[in-house]
Amino acid sequence: MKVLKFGGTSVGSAESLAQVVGILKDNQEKGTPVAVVNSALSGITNLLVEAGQLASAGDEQYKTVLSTIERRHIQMIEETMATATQAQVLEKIGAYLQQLRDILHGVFLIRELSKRTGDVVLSFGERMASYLLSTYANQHGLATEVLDARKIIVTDANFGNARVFFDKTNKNIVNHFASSSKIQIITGFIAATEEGVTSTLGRGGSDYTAAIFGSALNAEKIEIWTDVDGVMTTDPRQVKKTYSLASLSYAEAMEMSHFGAKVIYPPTIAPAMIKNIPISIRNTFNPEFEGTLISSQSSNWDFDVKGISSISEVSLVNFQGSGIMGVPNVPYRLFNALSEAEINVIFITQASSERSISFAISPEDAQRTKQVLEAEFSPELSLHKVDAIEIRHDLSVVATIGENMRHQPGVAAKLFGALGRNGINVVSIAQGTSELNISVVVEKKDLGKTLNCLHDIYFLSDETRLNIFIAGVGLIGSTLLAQMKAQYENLLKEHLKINIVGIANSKQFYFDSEGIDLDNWKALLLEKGTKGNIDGFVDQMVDLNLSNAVFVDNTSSQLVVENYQRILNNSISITTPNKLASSGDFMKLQEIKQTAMRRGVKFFYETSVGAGLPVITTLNDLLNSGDKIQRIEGVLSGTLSYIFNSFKVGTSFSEIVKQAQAAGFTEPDPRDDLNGMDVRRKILILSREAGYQMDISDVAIEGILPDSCMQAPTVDDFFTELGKHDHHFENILKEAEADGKVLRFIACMEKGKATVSLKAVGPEHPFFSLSGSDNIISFTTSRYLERPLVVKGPGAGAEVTAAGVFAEVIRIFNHLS
Ligand SMILES: NC(=O)C1=CN([C@@H]2O[C@H](COP(=O)(O)OP(=O)(O)OC[C@H]3O[C@@H](n4cnc5c(N)ncnc54)[C@H](OP(=O)(O)O)[C@@H]3O)[C@@H](O)[C@H]2O)C=CC1
Ligand SMILES: N[C@@H](CC=O)C(=O)O
Ligand code: NA
Repeated sequence: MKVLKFGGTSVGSAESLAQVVGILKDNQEKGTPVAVVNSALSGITNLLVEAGQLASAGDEQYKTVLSTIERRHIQMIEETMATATQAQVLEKIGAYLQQLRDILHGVFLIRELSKRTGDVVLSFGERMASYLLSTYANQHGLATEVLDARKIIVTDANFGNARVFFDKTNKNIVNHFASSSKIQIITGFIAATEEGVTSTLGRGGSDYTAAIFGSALNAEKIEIWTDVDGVMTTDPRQVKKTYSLASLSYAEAMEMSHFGAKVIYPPTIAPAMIKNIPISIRNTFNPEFEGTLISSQSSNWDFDVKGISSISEVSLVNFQGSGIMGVPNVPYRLFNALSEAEINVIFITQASSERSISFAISPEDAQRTKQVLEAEFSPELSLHKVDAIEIRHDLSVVATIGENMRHQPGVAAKLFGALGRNGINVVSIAQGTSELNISVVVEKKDLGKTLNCLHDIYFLSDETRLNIFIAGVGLIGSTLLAQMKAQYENLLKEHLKINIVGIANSKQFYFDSEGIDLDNWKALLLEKGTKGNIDGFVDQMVDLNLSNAVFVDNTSSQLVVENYQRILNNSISITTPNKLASSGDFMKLQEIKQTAMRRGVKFFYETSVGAGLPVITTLNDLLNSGDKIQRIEGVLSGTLSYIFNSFKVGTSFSEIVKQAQAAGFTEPDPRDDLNGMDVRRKILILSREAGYQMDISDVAIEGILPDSCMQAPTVDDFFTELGKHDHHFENILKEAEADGKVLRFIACMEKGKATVSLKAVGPEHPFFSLSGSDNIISFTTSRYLERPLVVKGPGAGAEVTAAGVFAEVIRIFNHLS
């Protein structure tokens, strides 16, 4: 014998009724006897509650709600019943509705709805649905009859959430089934007191009805047929990629369902567990799928954690005071008072100092909880032995659940590490010694982020999202987007989903938290973007509050830099080729770095020197391993390198500068390269990395650009002006060539003294043979003394720079996961 329970959506349409009959016939063919428990049609119980409330408030609108209930049932009859039988079925349902109408009219007149009457009102949902299901099944070749559970399940008079008297109930079940040969279609959720007064088993109670029958009948299995593929690893409304769990132990299922996994009503598990009857959660609309099996076996499962469950809205009560420390009866009085007031406690924690006890409750119980505790502890409150009762609202509980967590070091560390790196504040923590459940209370605004980042770290089998925000979609930014698009599928194979959530230029921005279409980002930004500056972009990024977030600054703007503190403070890492922060005000830079460290996120800027070349990481590796920097020397400008590698007597200097710009080597304003500013910034960045507290004014420079060029109002004017000085540059070149030398724009830092100048170097110099936009950086250190450590290669250009930024984005991801 199997007991099958069908939820509201399973009996709610013509299509679903056909599925249900299919499932019943399938069992019949296999020779498995079944009993069926069903819920009211989907949505009907809520409508009945609403109608009752309206009627008791004296609001005639209850009649409209009643009409909706009527229409739903009539429509079902018209869609599902054989035409010849429709009149008869309508008559029967009409009789139920007339009774219901009479009761609600009474409620309306006396303006009172007791829990007892409420249960009678609710009972119509299951009663009508059972009748329809049984009639439909009989019309399709099955032999069924309705069993009104009020004749069988005996409860106390705690209406709304009645307690079952199992001795009597079990006897009734066994006796009834001994004499019935047809398939029983049992009304879920409803029962009756010993006096025969209608009661209900609590919302979701149809599952419980199935367990009560299954247990009494020693069923081989209880199947809960619903509209999802079983219990999921977490709430699919909050996390995009969840998985259905093939199996759960009873203990895991109880924990999951207590903490909000809606697929099974928590009291259902106990009667099944006592008799060791497996419960299977199945999808009526996907009957081939095995769903989730709940049994005494904790199955093979590759992960430490089975599921992450949550309660989205709780309030946290803090009960504390000097007078409770070590007083043994305080917890008893506290929880006894709550229990007498029927206030359910979701979560409890007490620090070992015993000075305070915190517990979570439903927000609707908050006011009453305060009153109950103030009454119970009124003497202690007036003597200040207990502090005023504090209640915090807008909180959620997230529970990480799984039998494999037991005796497994590192599970909790992963959890708190991930929350910390993502800037999620943990308000309270609880873990039972069963080690089956670690629960944390977080702010409600962080619930989605918490579920997403925990799901990412515990279930790596699919994909982790890296949520990326890009300011600056010029040369570097657009190249980065193209590279990310090209690499998207390969990274997905490595379980990393590149999710570009926001893009911005100086005038507007565009967001899509599901990932901006990388084939179409330009049009989306220009045509659908919101007008606004970087502050607005950062506001929206912070508001989205996504986990695994990285901000990429591909601008050369100080306005963007001004936002770094705020971005890092919101636990979003930064990578940037923009030199303004790392070469700007020294104290501000220290503050930025400290914020990143405090928040456990990254502030990376490797591409600000030598573009994609590993310059800053190399320098840090030397320093971290105890080497001492004696001297740093380099050609640090790709633009100037290209210019002096291409400039030959007879060619025009200004033309070569234009070529460098067209090749994407120059700064947005090429004068930043030619006046040496870019190189000064770079040698300053390296000097600071080497431990010197220096500012840009500490980098001496011999400029090469005539003043008139610097004063030109626009970049175009600058080029015109530069053209007038072509002969000046040709003369410098001729002088160098006469000595067999080449021109190199060299930066040098030794013992905290930095200089930048144009030098003529001969073939003996290590910087003599460079080509294209090559940078070369030589580190002379205590360990690399005779022959310096040299990093060399293209140090500017869209592809290499964007690739360097991309690599840092991935490095940040590795740190986050
Ligand atoms: N080119 C190279 O080889 C290298 C470049 N870099 C650095 O990379 C950065 C980007 O250079 P590149 O791509 O060539 O520059 P571009 O001028 O091509 O692009 C700059 C982008 O930044 C946007 N922008 C400017 N100000 C703001 C602002 N306040 N808020 C939001 N967006 C803004 C611009 O928008 P809009 O179009 O609206 O002005 C544009 O999209 C610079 O810091 C540069 O120093 C570093 C290493 C090598
Ligand atoms: N304009 C810069 C680009 C890299 O920082 C250069 O030419 O090196
Ligand atoms: Na670099």
